[in-house]
Amino acid sequence: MIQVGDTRRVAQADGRGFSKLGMEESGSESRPPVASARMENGEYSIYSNINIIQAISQNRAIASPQSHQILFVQVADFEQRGKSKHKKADKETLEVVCRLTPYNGCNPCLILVDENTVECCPPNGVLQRNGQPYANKVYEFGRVFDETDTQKDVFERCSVDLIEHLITGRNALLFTYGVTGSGKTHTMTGSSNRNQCGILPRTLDTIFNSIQDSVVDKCVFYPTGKGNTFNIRAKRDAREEVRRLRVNSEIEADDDRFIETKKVDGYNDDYACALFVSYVEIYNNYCYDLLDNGPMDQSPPSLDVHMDANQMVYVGKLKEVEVSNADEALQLLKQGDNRRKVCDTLLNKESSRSHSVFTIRLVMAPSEEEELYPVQDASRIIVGQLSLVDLAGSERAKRTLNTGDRLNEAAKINQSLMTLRQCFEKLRKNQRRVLQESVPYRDTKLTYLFKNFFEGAGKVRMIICANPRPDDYEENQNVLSFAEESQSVETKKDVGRMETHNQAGIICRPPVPRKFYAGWNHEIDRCRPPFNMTPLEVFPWEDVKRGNDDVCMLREYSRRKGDETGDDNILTLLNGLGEGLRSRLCVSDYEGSIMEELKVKEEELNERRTSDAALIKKLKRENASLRSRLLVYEEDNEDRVEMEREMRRVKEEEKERLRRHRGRVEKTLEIANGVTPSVATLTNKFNEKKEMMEYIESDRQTLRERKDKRDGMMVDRNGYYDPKYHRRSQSASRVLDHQPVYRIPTGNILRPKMPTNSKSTTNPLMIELKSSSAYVLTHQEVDKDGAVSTSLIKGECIPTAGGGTAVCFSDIERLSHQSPTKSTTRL
Ligand SMILES: Nc1ncnc2c1ncn2[C@@H]1O[C@H](COP(=O)(O)OP(=O)(O)OP(=O)(O)O)[C@@H](O)[C@H]1O
Repeated sequence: MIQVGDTRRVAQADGRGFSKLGMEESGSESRPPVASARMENGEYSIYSNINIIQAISQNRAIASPQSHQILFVQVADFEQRGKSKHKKADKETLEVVCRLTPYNGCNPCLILVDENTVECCPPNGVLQRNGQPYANKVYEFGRVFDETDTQKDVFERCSVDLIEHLITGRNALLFTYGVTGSGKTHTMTGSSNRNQCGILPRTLDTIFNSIQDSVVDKCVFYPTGKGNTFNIRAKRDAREEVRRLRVNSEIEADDDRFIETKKVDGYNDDYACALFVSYVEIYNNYCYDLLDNGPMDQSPPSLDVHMDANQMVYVGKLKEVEVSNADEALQLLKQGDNRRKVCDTLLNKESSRSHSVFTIRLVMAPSEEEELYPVQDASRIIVGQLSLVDLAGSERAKRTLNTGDRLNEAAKINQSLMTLRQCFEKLRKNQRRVLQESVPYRDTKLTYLFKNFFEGAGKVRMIICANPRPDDYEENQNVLSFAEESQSVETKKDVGRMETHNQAGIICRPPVPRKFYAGWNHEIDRCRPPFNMTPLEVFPWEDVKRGNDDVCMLREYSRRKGDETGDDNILTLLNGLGEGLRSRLCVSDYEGSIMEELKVKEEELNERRTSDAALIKKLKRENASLRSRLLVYEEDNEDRVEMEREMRRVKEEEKERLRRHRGRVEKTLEIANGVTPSVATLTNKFNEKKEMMEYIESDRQTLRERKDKRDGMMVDRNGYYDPKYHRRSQSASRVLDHQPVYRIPTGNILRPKMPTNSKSTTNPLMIELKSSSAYVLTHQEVDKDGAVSTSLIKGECIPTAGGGTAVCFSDIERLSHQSPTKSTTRL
């Protein structure tokens, strides 16, 4: 039978230049496998496995025949390597995704074109070594993320399918690559909150969500310490080991951390499993165990990298810690991170100075039927491995201005990254050529550790992190070119070694959860028929319903029937029927238990619904009362607003009153403080006023007399005047001064003096005549010498019987100009 290790050896051989593989069993399984190769002439020779690998690496034929397990390698297909469709189907290429760091500055040197393409644009003034400007370049990847993509998006795209690989017993490698400060650690680890939580913590949660019910107690599986192999302890040994090591699975979980709830399908729950983690740091090309418990201030011993008998690389003496939940694994991750070498550089406050490799190994073996425990057969153990690698960033000394240790670290980082690039380059060349060149994996510890994934089977994915700031342009361009070329590196497709339900063989149980089946099975086997069997002919078929007793009854019935007839076939047939019924009963009981659970849940829900309804009613009442109180408050508020408005108005009025009062006071004070006018001035003013009053009074007197006279005339002349229509106000003794539209300026010294209440107009209206007692018309004439004479034609306004007003001219005053040289003429 082909074992896992043998398959790897075959794959190794295949990777060195052979194509069609076959394996025969010819002896005990413990004997070393031996290979045979058919040469180009079609003959087969038999070689030991070691010899064949030597021969392959030296590209020559060898002869060292032996005879146990035989591996056929057809050399005739050698020339066809890389051309055959069948072979290509076995391969898959390295996948590259790119993530751009958020950048808010101007002139980003990387621009997202679409979700697969990024454009690299040279910043102004950056020239190539030959003085020519750089051209814009477009790069295509499996996916390009920018600042709008969250940590969750990156996790789902980059890690979920690798978890599927892991839980189905396959290998996968995920690593971040990029310039320093471009977000590699952020992408891989991040921090514990929801938005920042990176790939690694989310991956651990998702793995445990997916295998939760199949994880066995600690110390059941254990690493043998010989290469990459695991073994299984007997139950009692496992319990003793737990006691001896005082395994404590009670750990202090970080309550604030974000927990990923995603679950991946694909795990075969007929398998029992255990999860082991290890954490390695490669610093200055030395390997250190980050889970070492030694004192923090002392550097742990450096570890060697070896290759086991299956040609698989492993780190010697590395601690692999078994974890039962994600919290335990994360605590180890945190412990390791505290030991990891990180430094403050010009380009990153927390720059990783080493490459870190966090490896998760899921060890699985088919479980016993009754209990979740792996069957004691180490050959059926399957190991899936997922390595999550955070590479240190490449950096240019002229940008970081590092010196001393930092400069040395940077040189080692750059050197290991350069070796990685050279390995990729060689792998790509080998894919195209018949003549294979050796790949320099062994040049650095990092590439040596990666060897398994490129030479063996496993999915490899690289996340390129790049910061779009213009200063990173040249380094980014370098990284992106390398990444784009790497996409053609081929790795062997890992098809997995996990058996399906039927293949697992030992498990043939109804499709119910393992825990339920184990309990149910145990219970039913303990049942004994609680009755005496009735004669076969009166077997109570119609009473057979469902339940454990019926199964026993059927079994007993079939046994007796078999005994009676001596027909073993009937017994076998009926036993089969009994098993079928048993299986159906199990399903039915399982469904019954689910129904019971659902009923309980339904009752709980009903209770909750009733209490919720009461709560809703209460809340509605409270709501109504709150509404009415709100209305009252609103009304009160309106009144208050109105009152406030009124108060403001009163205040304004008071202010205005005060302002006027203050004005008066100020005026009074001004007068009080001012110079007192002399008695003579006051006397003059008084006389002036008195004269004016006398004049007005005499004027009024004349008018009154004239009016009386007129009234008399009007009374005499019947129908001429009717006082009923001619009521005039007491103040209507004014003079209407009718001026010409264009008055010739005369420059008069003497001016006609009009009473103060006269009204001047150029176009007298009826209403104005009616309200006036006297009328003065100003008329101007110019003689041939240019002298202006102004006539003031005076008249009285007399109301007519029809309601109009007549003007009765009574006097003319003339103001004339005369040249002194002209003889006097009488006017
Ligand atoms: N996508 C992102 N979103 C938010 N912040 C980011 C993102 N990428 C990087 N950062 C921030 O940029 C800074 C540098 O990132 P980080 O330390 O992950 O870089 P690095 O590539 O690991 O650097 P080095 O190679 O020097 O270790 C950190 O403060 C990190 O939080």
